[in-house]
Amino acid sequence: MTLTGDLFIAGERRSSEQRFRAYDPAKGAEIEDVAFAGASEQDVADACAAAEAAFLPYSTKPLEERAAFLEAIADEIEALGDALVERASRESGLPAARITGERGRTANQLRLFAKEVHDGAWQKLRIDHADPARTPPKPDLRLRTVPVGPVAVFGASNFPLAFSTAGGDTASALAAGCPVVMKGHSAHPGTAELIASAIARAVEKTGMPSGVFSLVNGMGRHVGQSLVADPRIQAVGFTGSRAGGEALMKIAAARPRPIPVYAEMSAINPVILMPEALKARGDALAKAYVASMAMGAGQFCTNPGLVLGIAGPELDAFSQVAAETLTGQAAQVMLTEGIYKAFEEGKEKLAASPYVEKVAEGAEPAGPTQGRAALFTVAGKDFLADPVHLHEVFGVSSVLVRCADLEELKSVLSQLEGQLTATIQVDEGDYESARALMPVLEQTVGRILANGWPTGVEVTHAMVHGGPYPATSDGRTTSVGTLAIERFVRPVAYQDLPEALLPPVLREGAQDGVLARIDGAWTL
Ligand SMILES: NC(=O)C1=CN([C@@H]2O[C@H](COP(=O)(O)OP(=O)(O)OC[C@H]3O[C@@H](n4cnc5c(N)ncnc54)[C@H](O)[C@@H]3O)[C@@H](O)[C@H]2O)C=CC1
Ligand SMILES: O=C(O)CCC(=O)C(=O)O
Repeated sequence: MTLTGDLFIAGERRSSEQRFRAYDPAKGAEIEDVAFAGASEQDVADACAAAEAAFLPYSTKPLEERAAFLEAIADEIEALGDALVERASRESGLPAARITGERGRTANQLRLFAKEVHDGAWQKLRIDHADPARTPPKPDLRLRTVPVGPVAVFGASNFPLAFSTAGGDTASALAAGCPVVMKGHSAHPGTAELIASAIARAVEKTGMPSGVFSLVNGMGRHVGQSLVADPRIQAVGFTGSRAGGEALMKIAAARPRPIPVYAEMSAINPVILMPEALKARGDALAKAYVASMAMGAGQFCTNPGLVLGIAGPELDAFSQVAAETLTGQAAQVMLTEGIYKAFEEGKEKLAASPYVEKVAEGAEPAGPTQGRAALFTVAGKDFLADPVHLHEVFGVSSVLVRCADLEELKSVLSQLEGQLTATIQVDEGDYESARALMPVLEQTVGRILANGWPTGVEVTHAMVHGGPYPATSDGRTTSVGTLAIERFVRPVAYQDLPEALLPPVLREGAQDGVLARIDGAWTL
């Protein structure tokens, strides 16, 4: 498919005076083949108006049609074939194999949400029958969730497919019955155009209203700002920097009618090396740690940016093996020049801390935009002395914290900011002391893992990809997994409504096959 560089406003391709080019980070040069349209305020307003017009027609379609639409998007993405993989790889510097895996994850995610739509439990059906004989009489109450309205989604730079145009936020919003206006990430506009064309074909084939999806691109901040400020937008999904997420939260809160922003922002994802596990398999843990840290050039929000252990010969040996493994790591192409520069600055700030020592560095860069891996260390007692130790350094960089004892380790953990994940490397002999860490981990993170590595989020029903601030703006929810649909619905109670005015799913006896709570009892 030939790229045109156009925006997609409600299924129509639209050009614009403002143009920008995609960038090939591996070559350190712009991609010359096509110039991409930047959206004007009018384009953003038109996309939002179309989303509003599509809201009722889309959200009232039968659930099986909504599910078929999500499945059609997955099919159309797969039908894009190698052109999608080539373009996304070129625009992100990520290897084709990684992009191919991400494409599979994206399609499976859409299909999982299609099943979730069918399943219907997200409607949270509840019926409390009336009791006119009670004093005072008890009314008839029925509850279900309804979609919130048009959703603005910001594509992530680090996952051009799974967290972008048809990624988790889009899939969960569409599954909830909400039209989506997508702000594509300027790092991969060609990839966004290919995916938007696949969505447009799915819209046409399944007879959805055209305003159910629009794509607006743009280099500056004005596109995102106008989008979040638009009164027709009712919620925001975002994955990116803390500064970006916080800026959008401020805009959303300052609106005459504020709206929720679900921003996934920054994390350093602590890994705890319990003493028995460290003794038994320190070398293997050190190698696996560096592999997790280096995955995707360290550009995962789940990257293990912090590892904590008890100081002693076992931790020294771990540090040495990690240092040796990291020293051999080739520098990897990063996503954008901006992200590469932020990585260099982040490492410089860490190295400048008087408490921090650089343990090892990866191989020197051999081309443009290549990030050089780095491992640092700091004593537990000094960790909290400088806030720079707490900041996410997005790239292959991590800090090893040498704690005097488990008490100090627990104290460091309890003072961390909110995190997406915490990982515990644990053997049976550690269980008792590990149990004492659980309450602090539960208070701090969205996902606790044992004997694994945090990078690579499984898309399932029981996943939480979230966590207390600033990992996300709202720790009560998740951006990955089927629970993500709950961000885009809200409950409505119907009191004493005549049957003819009730939504069909709340009429008497109409809940067959859908999880419901009737007079307090769960039924299926
Ligand atoms: N923890 C995580 O999941 C991730 C963190 N990052 C961090 O973000 C840094 C920059 O990477 P980007 O992906 O470009 O993130 P970013 O936050 O700068 O941009 C993400 C999106 O938000 C928009 N945006 C940002 N600030 C805005 C503002 N003030 N007003 C309106 N729109 C705004 C951008 O136009 C873009 O579409 C990285 O160096 C890294 O530190 C990036 C990706 C994922
Ligand atoms: O670890 C993953 O699979 C993806 C998480 C991530 O990097 C993100 O949410 O931006």
